[in-house]
Amino acid sequence: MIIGLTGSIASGKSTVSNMLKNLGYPIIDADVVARIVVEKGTKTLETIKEVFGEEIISEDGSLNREKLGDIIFNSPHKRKQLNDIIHPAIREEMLRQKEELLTEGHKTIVMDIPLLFESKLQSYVNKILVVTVTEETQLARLMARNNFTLDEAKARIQSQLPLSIKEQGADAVIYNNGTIQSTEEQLKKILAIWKSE
Ligand SMILES: CC(C)(COP(=O)(O)OP(=O)(O)OC[C@H]1O[C@@H](n2cnc3c(N)ncnc32)[C@H](O)[C@@H]1O)[C@@H](O)C(=O)NCCC(=O)NCCS
Ligand SMILES: Nc1ncnc2c1ncn2[C@@H]1O[C@H](COP(=O)(O)OP(=O)(O)OP(=O)(O)O)[C@@H](O)[C@H]1O
Repeated sequence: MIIGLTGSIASGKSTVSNMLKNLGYPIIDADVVARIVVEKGTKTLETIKEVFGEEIISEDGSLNREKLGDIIFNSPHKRKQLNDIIHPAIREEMLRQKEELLTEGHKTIVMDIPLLFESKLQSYVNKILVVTVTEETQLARLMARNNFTLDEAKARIQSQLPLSIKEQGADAVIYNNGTIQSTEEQLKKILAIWKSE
């Protein structure tokens, strides 16, 4: 079974992903893969530099993530330009990791993909698990975690589909407004049901 774990920025995907990891499931994390494919010396980083200019490269030659983030979360056009460059590379590496884990004999694999719905990757997974929170909680947690202003946080939230839409496309939803313990209990119930099917 391939579980697609998704939600929106700061809704709690990494929190749930860590719980799944502790339960022994192998995780493929799109955000981690997104960093691997733009490491120094990659073709993808070279293309990003050509399109966005030298200013998004740090002195040590690596990607200046903060600068690129400021650009793409404030311009749908620039965001699409970046997505068109980087998403094929992310997809390829995620599929490679999935095949590797299957070859190693893993029966259940978790793919943590923030943009599962936006990138229409539903068919890559068997079960979709959406981690959701209210808009107020999402905004408050994002501002606290990243030290963002209200505008910075809103720009990031608005660059993704609303959580209400994602909930409708889920096989199961975890409501992460409460305690970590409540989230873990919901997760374990969902896994028990899926395993018994
Ligand atoms: C713009 C970048 C350099 C900013 O880096 P930064 O370290 O600040 O953020 P990080 O990579 O940790 O992403 C944080 C969250 O932002 C959201 N996010 C990232 N990229 C996008 C995007 N293109 N569109 C909408 N939301 C996005 C996701 O919820 C993600 O979990 C980086 O996010 C990036 O390379 N984005 C493009 C790749 C991508 O789409 N990643 C999302 C997973 S596929
Ligand atoms: N149930 C909870 N109670 C209190 N704080 C929480 C809870 N769940 C998550 N958080 C906090 O909220 C923030 C966002 O959670 P997390 O990093 O798991 O979200 P995410 O969906 O993985 O975000 P991103 O898309 O940016 O990677 C973190 O600072 C985390 O510690």
